[in-house]
Amino acid sequence: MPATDASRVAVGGLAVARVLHDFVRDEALPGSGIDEREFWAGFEAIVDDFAPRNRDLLARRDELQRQLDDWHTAHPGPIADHAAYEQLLRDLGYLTDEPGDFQIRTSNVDPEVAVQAGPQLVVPLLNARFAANAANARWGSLYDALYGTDVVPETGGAEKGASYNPIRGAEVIARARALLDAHFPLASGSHADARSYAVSGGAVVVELEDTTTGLVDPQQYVGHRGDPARPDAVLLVHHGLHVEIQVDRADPIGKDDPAGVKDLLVEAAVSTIMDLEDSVAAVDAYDKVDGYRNWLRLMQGSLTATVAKDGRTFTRRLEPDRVYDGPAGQVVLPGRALLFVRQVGLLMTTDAVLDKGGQEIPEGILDAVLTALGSLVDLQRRGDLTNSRAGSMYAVKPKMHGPLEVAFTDELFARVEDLLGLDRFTIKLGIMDEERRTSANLKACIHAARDRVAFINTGFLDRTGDELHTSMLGGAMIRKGEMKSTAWISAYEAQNVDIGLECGFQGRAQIGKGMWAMPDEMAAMLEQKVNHPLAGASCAWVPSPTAATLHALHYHRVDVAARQRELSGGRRTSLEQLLTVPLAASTDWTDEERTAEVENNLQGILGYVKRWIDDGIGCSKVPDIHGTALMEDRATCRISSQHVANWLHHGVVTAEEVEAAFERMAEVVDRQNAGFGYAPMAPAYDDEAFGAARDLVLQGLEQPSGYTEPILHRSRRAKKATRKSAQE
Ligand SMILES: CC(=O)SCCNC(=O)CCNC(=O)[C@H](O)C(C)(C)COP(=O)(O)OP(=O)(O)OC[C@H]1O[C@@H](n2cnc3c(N)ncnc32)[C@H](O)[C@@H]1OP(=O)(O)O
Ligand SMILES: O=CC(=O)O
Ligand SMILES: [Mg+2]
Repeated sequence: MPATDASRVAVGGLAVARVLHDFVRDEALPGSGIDEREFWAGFEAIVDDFAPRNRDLLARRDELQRQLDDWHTAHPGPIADHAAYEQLLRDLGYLTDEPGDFQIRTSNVDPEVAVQAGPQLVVPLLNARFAANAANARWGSLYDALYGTDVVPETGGAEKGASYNPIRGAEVIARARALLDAHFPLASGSHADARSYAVSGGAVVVELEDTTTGLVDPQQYVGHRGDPARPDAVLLVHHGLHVEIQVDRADPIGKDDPAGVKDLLVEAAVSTIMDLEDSVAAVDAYDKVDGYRNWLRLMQGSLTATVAKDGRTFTRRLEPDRVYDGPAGQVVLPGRALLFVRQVGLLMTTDAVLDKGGQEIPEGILDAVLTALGSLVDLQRRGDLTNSRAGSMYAVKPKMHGPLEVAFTDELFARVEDLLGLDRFTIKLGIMDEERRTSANLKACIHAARDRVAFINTGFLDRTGDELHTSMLGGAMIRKGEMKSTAWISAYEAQNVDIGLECGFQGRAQIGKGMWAMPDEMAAMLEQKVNHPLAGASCAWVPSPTAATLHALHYHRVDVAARQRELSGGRRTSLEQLLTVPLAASTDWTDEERTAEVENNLQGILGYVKRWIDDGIGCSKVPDIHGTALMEDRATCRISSQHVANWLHHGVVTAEEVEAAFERMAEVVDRQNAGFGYAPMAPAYDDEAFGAARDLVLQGLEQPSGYTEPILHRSRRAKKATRKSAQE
């Protein structure tokens, strides 16, 4: 095909970045049966039809925001007359009529989505090492998760230390045995006293000191590996999640265990979201292709990554399925999490493809087509491994505002299905309930995708950012840390479950809850995140495989199916509660409180943005002002930047105070990151990252919906261009 210039190829009316064009031709299309010319012609037709609609939807967002800004300017402070406010939202079309009762009709859904409640891991897809790890996180070592985290306190001789500490090890083993006793009780005695595990006549036989026993519920036995009299592994199931008792009397741990148990392998990340959105920094065709290639390889089963750690280097590969001998023959369980891919939202455009007018196309359209193209190998069963046994692709669409945007996505996916020869509704849709207009119209949003919706999920971080931006002009907002206890957030979390159940999600689709954003605070997570299954969620987000392993324990404690049945049959909250704006009742914070709030936000922004712009890292662990490491991504950055912008706009802090705090916090971030290759922001404060962080706050009011992408993309592109020209 003719080249337009060295870096682009003209395909019909499109100018496609060569790196993307070559990826499609050489890696994604071969074997698919799809002709290259037809692919690009179909792609161009989709762009022609959907790009103008995408632009119209964004214009509608802006129009609504302007109207809300006008209203808040005319009615400053808390909403005095809720009925009038609600009527305004209806008149503007912000609130639409709720559809009558209906049930979703999504079909060909894998059990991981339909019935198996468990953790959902999220991972930046551009990082192959993490992505392979995340796919493999379906199974996690409980011993490692307990030993390696703060779940077991480092007191009383149980410190981690430089080498294995048997006191800590004994505590880990005791906790693991207690878990077996709680969820897989023995007819008599305790797993703590087991001398051996065996299988006989299709049942587990546990030898205790002076007797043998079995499981109270023999149905919990699923299978074993090895000689039934001396198995290497005994597989049990509880609440639909498996636990493998691993036995090896030659292992350093197993040799000292009376029953030879070396570990409990727990089924952990039942599903994983491969993220192309808020946890990645993808600003050009090269970045986009890195993501699409990793997705393709995941679907092929061929993704590998070279891992160098602890003085050794090895190749990480995707785990095969797990095979056991069961009472009625072979049992095969998935070795990997069921994978979803999170595409980008409607906002950004990409220069990976220019349309016939020379304009960048909407990035979401490119993601929709290219990730589905990557999934073809799985859907056509050409891969070495299988992702969806039910023959579906799982796509998550973030940041949609209201039912028209959901309908747009549904239609876009249908066109992608036609392009790739897929049956209608092969592509399932996960709806992030993370913008206020979606929460306020959730039932209509679900209705707009009722044949393909596979999850609704409370993305409370973006949702908080949108709460701040939508009502920005209403007044000064409460402090960030107080958001968790507001009326709107409890209404939002409860109604998401209620509406999901009302629309028939149970047994068909996931009802999900948000991220645990303190990656190192595993003891706190173990204590608190049980609230998610208790609230009726069939999955909830975790930031790492270790967190998935520990969060899995919550689904053993809570029978989600039973909990959902209890919660079905009504809504517990009102629209008024959902629409209550979190304005501060009074702004008489002390100087210390104001400074702490602003410094905390700015430290997070700077710590995150610096790595984004300089290193292209889209998700980072950044300490807050108390030293707690927080997961920062674009959604948390949206909250922090919008919060400072709000306080600045309403005069809670002055521009001078913010500028001074920026400089102080830049020094803190520099100290935290000092080391090889790090370019400090202080004392010049003139680098690209510092400028981007300032703009996020100082231009926060003008950012569409308060999103961070436009500024982050602009600055990262500028950084890349500077580096490139320095190399030339
Ligand atoms: C609002 C939202 O949209 S939330 C969704 C977006 N957020 C995410 O996707 C969170 C993803 N998580 C992460 O990126 C990381 O866990 C962070 C940035 C939070 C912490 O990262 P780090 O500081 O590098 O983690 P840490 O040093 O503790 O652990 C690194 C190890 O854990 C693994 N790991 C950490 N997170 C993940 C993950 N999400 N998936 C798979 N593996 C992971 C790495 O592979 C690595 O192990 P390896 O050396 O064997 O490869
Ligand atoms: O995407 C998740 C969120 O909380 O935002
Ligand atoms: Mg989000």
